[in-house]
Amino acid sequence: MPEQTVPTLYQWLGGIEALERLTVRFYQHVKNDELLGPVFAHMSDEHPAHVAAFLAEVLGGPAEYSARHGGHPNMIRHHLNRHLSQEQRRRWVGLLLTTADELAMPDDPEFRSALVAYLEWGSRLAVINSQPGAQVDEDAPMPRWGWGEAKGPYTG
Ligand code: HEM
Repeated sequence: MPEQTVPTLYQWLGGIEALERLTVRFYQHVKNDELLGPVFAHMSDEHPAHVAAFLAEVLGGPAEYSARHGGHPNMIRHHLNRHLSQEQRRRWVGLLLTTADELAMPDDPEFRSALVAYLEWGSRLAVINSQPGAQVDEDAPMPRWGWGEAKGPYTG
């Protein structure tokens, strides 16, 4: 029987080109959104590419964000003191998923449930790290997300 290998989420969604298409379109929507537009008013032109590189690494692709953009601590640093609200977080996740539909990304239940799980997890961490007093753990490892489930209760 031939050996079967399970693709990573990164491979399944179409690799870095697909992620960059997603983030470029997503941040166009973000800019025009009344709730999120002001939050991202000063983002750099590279922001979509940086977020695509981050997502790529988390979802099983190459470790470019760690190699070239400061890894997980740097991503956390970008959220410090932003005072993000749950309402903004929900809009962010919703717009990203709407953009995934718009671009006809894979919509099989397995892929989408894994993607939603990661976005819920990552966006909630972004909100937590945007509150007063949050600090960067310089040793925080890059998260890795696969097809499976979250691994136990929140420990900070
Ligand atoms: C899974 C969830 C998330 C991921 C993976 C993520 C990732 C990132 C990354 C990689 C950066 C740095 C970009 C750069 O280097 O230019 C960044 C910046 C930022 N993120 Fe997030 N983020 C997430 C959720 C959110 C949410 C929910 C919000 C707000 C509702 C948010 C607001 C911001 C802001 C305001 C910045 C800084 C923009 C600027 O440079 O002006 N993020 N994020």
